[in-house]
Amino acid sequence: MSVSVIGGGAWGTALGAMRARDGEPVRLYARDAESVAAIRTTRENPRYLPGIALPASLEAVNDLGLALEGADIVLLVLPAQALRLACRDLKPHLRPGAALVLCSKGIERDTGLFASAVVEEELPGHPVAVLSGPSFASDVAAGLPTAVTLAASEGALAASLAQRLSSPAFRIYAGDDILGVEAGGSLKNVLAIAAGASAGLGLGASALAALVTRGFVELRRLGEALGARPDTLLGLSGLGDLVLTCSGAQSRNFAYGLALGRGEDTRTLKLAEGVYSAAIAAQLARERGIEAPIIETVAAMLDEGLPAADAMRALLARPLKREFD
Ligand SMILES: NC(=O)C1=CN([C@@H]2O[C@H](COP(=O)(O)OP(=O)(O)OC[C@H]3O[C@@H](n4cnc5c(N)ncnc54)[C@H](O)[C@@H]3O)[C@@H](O)[C@H]2O)C=CC1
Ligand SMILES: O=C(CO)COP(=O)(O)O
Repeated sequence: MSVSVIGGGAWGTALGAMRARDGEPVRLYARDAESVAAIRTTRENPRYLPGIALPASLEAVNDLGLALEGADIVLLVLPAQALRLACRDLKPHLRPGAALVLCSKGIERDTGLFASAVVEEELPGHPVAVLSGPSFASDVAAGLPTAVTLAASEGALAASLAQRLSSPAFRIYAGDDILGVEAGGSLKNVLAIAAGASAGLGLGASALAALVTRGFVELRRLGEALGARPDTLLGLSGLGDLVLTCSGAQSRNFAYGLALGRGEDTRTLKLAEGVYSAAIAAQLARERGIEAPIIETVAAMLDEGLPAADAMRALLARPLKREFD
């Protein structure tokens, strides 16, 4: 079964490189012709993954038809807000029955939908799986080890995709809680912005640990209200990825929060999915009567220009209460 990757950014390139490392032919579609040319000539993706040598069997292409020719497994590795339109471009080129593995970690702003629901609307009839968990693109592309989750509604599909896409350094655990995996992967990005802001304000390691822990309470409450299973949120795509993404500036979401905390310009920073998911996550929580003060605070920093120092002060000024009410 041949594998193609759609999306030539950091994560698409890393996943393509991971699969191609042992000589397996993998096609990587990048819409940016310059990245394709650079990968072909230098075996590097200097714009998105500088300094990492890419395997010769990773073939970068700029043509969707060519990228998808004969592909039985298609990894969609795109920003969440770009996914719907990209699906429309892919549709005429997809092989009937090709399995789609969704790798975005975000919520569509205008609809409140996670990637699987967007793809179900745009590309009905294809088997769908979601892949998420603690995995920085630069680590995976360099062959450093990690473990992630792949969920599909049918257990057999999840198991076969996990088997097919795993490598010795990229261990994929199979599951069937698509929504849980998507909720964990999306909400951790919003919380990492808060963690970065705390670090940027110099509030210290104790504050960071407290914030991440209380953030995890929000991730679980909202995740479960959206239909996630509790175990999934305690797993690689929930707790696991939250820990990674809140651990330092290698995370683009943490780096974004860090800049907010330091009062620095955020306009030139790389993609931080939490920026686009925060307001809709806060809205989903409000609609379900879920208390999510950290997610609300991130949304207020991003969309209302609330200064990071005021945001953290407001969180600290919340009334005291029992820990698990
Ligand atoms: N970078 C990482 O370490 C990881 C990223 N992810 C997730 O993967 C998704 C993609 O992230 P990255 O690749 O890191 O972002 P990136 O910003 O490095 O690259 C995004 C890529 O998508 C392409 N793109 C955007 N709109 C497109 C469209 N309509 N059609 C075709 N291509 C389009 C861009 O040209 C670019 O190549 C995000 O949801 C992110 O949260 C998940 C795990 C790890
Ligand atoms: O999802 C990721 C790690 O699992 C990547 O996080 P950032 O997008 O914050 O860099």
